[in-house]
Amino acid sequence: MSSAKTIAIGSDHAGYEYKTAIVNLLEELGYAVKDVGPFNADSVDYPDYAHPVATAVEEKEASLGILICGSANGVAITANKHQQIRAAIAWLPEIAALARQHNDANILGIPARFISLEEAKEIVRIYLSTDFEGGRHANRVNKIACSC
Ligand SMILES: O=C(CO)[C@H](O)[C@H](O)[C@H](O)COP(=O)(O)O
Repeated sequence: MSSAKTIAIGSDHAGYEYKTAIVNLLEELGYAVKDVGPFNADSVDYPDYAHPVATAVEEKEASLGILICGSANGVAITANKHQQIRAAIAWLPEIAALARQHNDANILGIPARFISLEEAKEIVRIYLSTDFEGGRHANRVNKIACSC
């Protein structure tokens, strides 16, 4: 299976219901999906799912990742520990578009407790259909990585 159209996805219990719906949306849109879990709504720890999604993107098993928790803060903080990951939280379609256009964000964080499922699905559609603009933004993105 090509990784070019594979999306890695994970959540915690707060994002589980949205993850299930977004997996269905991704499949309807023709993407292959690497779902790292969880697979029920029991309480879990978001790093246990955010790290595998970040690793799948870093190792190019997936071209992009989606992580969902209550606020998206926990999954984004975790994913951004990975050197090659730029995880951005989006609560509006415009923020999702900018995350791709300006930041080349390779993981989208969705705050399930603060937006509706329909809003989340629209954010996913926009995120996946928007390209990085490069140019001046490439210079800035290249300066994000540090050895500090
Ligand atoms: O990571 C988070 C906060 O930074 C997420 O919002 C979690 O989903 C949240 O912390 C889960 O909280 P809960 O009270 O254990 O449901």
